[in-house]
Amino acid sequence: MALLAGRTVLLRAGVRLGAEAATRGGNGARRFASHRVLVEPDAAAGIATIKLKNPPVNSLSLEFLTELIICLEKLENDKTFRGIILTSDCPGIFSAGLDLREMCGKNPAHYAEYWRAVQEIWLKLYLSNMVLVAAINGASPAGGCLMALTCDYRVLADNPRYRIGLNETLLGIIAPFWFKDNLVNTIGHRAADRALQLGLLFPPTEALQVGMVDQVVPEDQIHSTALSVMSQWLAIPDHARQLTKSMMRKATADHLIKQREADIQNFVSFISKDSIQKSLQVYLEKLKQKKH
Ligand SMILES: CCCCCCC/C=C/C(=O)SCCNC(=O)CCNC(=O)[C@H](O)C(C)(C)COP(=O)(O)OP(=O)(O)OC[C@H]1O[C@@H](n2cnc3c(N)ncnc32)[C@H](O)[C@@H]1OP(=O)(O)O
Repeated sequence: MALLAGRTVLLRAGVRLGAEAATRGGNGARRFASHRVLVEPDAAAGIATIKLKNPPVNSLSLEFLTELIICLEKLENDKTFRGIILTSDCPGIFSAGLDLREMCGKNPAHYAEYWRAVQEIWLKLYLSNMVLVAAINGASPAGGCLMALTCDYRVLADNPRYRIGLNETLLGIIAPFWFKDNLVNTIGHRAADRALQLGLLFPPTEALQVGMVDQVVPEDQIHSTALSVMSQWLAIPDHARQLTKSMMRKATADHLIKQREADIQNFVSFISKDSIQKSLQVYLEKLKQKKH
């Protein structure tokens, strides 16, 4: 995948991205943004804040994922940055997870391309050399929760509507083994077993209790808390922290890397089943009707 600053680029995945905007931030650092991924750099501190902006609910469409992957690649390759704060620009929603429209009524080639992008974002985030702090400022079901779980530290805003968890079973689908592995590594086997089977979405107090998040803070303190956590983590020498992170995560990532193609085939055949398509359509319809 290539990124040509200031131009429209055609990606291998066949997704056309709009021109990248580049301006100067308040501290003189270069601020860059794609359509849906806003990056606020603080070069002096070595921190970039990524704000997800795919309204209304930051659902992870193929285009959005592709923009995010490119953004992470850029930051990973830029020695200026040692840490990322991942947060949302959509009020009340961190991310609604995978975009259900990408998994409904499409063809197998599309499902395969989509799933490869989902795998890619997970691997990029999970194996990032940088310190990743999730500032979870909204609801965070399924794929939204997964993104947060890849981070080194999670701060959740204290609002009972901001529930977080892997709720796949409620949709009649199954969290893949690498979602499960990431959850087990975070909250332990017994809690993950229960949370996954029941599709639990935890409100802040319970999310903290079970270990899904590390800290719950008043909403107006979420960014300052993320910054202060980041400065603690950045105080550790990079090489020691990075090698330790890799030691802790490599086996889990390798589990997927070794069977990426099989995992894609498994997803495509599962999602293409009539019964699964029906469940997803019914779920989407319910979401739409909720308002009326
Ligand atoms: C072997 C492999 C098996 C397959 C594994 C697949 C793993 C899947 C992982 C996933 O991430 S699946 C997605 C799961 N996500 C959810 O269940 C969340 C669903 N959404 C919500 O609960 C709510 O929308 C919300 C996030 C709590 C926000 O609520 P709010 O009241 O603020 O907004 P809504 O009115 O509900 O939604 C606005 C608008 O957005 C549409 N929408 C919501 N979520 C999604 C989504 N995930 N994908 C696509 N579209 C979504 C919703 O339908 C509304 O649309 P309109 O009615 O405005 O057209």
